[in-house]
Amino acid sequence: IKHDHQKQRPPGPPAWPVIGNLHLLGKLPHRSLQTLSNKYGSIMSLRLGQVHTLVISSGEAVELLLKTNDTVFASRPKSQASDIMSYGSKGFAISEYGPYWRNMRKLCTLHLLSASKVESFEGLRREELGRVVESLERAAAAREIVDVTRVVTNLIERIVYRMVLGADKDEEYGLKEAIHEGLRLAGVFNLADFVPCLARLDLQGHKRNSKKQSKVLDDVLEKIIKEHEEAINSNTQKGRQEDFIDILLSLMHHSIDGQDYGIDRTNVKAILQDMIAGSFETSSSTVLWALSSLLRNPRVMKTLQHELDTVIGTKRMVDEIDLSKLSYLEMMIKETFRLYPAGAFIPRESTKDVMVDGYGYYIKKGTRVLINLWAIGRDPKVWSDDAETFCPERFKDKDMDFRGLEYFEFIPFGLGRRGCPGMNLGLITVKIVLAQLIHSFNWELPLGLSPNDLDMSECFGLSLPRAKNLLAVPTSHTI
Ligand code: HEM
Repeated sequence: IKHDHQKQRPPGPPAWPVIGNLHLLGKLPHRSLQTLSNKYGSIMSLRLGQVHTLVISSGEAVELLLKTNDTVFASRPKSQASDIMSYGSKGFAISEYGPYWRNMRKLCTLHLLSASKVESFEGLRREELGRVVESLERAAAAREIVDVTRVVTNLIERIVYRMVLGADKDEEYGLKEAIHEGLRLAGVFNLADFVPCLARLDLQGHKRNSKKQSKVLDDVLEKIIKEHEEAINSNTQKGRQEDFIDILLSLMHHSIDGQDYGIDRTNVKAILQDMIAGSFETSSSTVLWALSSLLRNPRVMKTLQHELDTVIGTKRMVDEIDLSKLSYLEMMIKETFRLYPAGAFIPRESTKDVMVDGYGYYIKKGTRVLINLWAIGRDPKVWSDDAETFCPERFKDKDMDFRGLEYFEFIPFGLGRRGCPGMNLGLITVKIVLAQLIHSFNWELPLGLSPNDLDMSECFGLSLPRAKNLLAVPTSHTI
């Protein structure tokens, strides 16, 4: 039994009645919380509305808290929007830690996201990328200004939709809009998540919107699943590549390798949503931040293009098998993740009371934990005074992998048992798209804009995308 004086909560700013510290978050909470952490420390307590929250802002603090307490911090906070839109947390990305989550996650890692499955979609990625290169060739010939944000977002969207749902149904069913709106609602600030007694009043109308959106999304997914079922029943699906729906439907009806996951149609739809939500914005915003950083740093662009020319030559497309030989590309992508994480925070929740060794801090069960990836990547104690400078070479002599196994200051895919299950898929997609776009084209900013003028501001949501679309002018480089 611990005495109260030993149960010390980590330091943090004084909280107001009802709203607690909510007023301190501002429009870009990762930045506001970074500033506050400089004052209160890299393990900081906040009260967001009525929710006790811990903000973690250094690799050292991540190690201290999560290395030995992985299971204690392995849950996720619920949110009204994602609860409504994912059929009461029927997927696994936001479900609470426990047997249900474990079962769903195992299903996905084994049957959807395994190395061999990821590899099996290589042709699809190549085909979609080839199409984009062709249309950019036309733009290059005409010296057009290209809306790179639109091009990259569409490309990743098509890759993801074809892999997850099969044929590209976005136009026909309004899938794109439904997903975009769903992701927006899942990332929006909702007072009801922090002041639960106000939830019933739905002051911001988010509950109503989420319910409406959940119905729209469900209708679209139902239509696409029914088409798959009809094709399976009439045996007309033969000859086309199995997508995630086919795999999930087969798991719904059979046990495979003695494992029966016990999933129903609702699980299938929730998993599909998780796969789309997990892969789409994360990959496209990473590619766009990388391209923006290259345009801002012509030296880095040149070095990367030189590596591509040396390894690939100038006469063919990049193959996925080439990727392991592109070490500068890898460092450049690491540097992109350091400065522009796919989401500003990793959200977790504690599953029991715990004492933090070394500090004597006491953290209660149900505490929300926000790991501020954005602040961790810019910590001058780790990344030195030039932490804000984009310099891939800083990874040269560090054997930091992407998984944060040893280095807790670089964890772009999170860590431990709750870490990202789509890492391989995400990395391959980001790498092949970037490698091909830089190998095929020279990129310049539109006339009159110098590298230092390029706007690098971000906006906050479920992910952390560029605030403004990236515009650039391609000219042919190879082939
Ligand atoms: C550039 C690409 C990506 C990045 C940077 C990224 C990053 C992350 C991060 C930081 C987390 C939280 C991990 C934690 O709590 O420790 C996460 C979780 C997750 N990611 Fe990714 N991700 C990417 C791509 C993908 C892809 C392609 C998929 C699936 C198709 C995916 C599916 C998921 C899922 C389902 C979770 C929740 C896992 C759980 O709660 O058990 N991600 N991702």
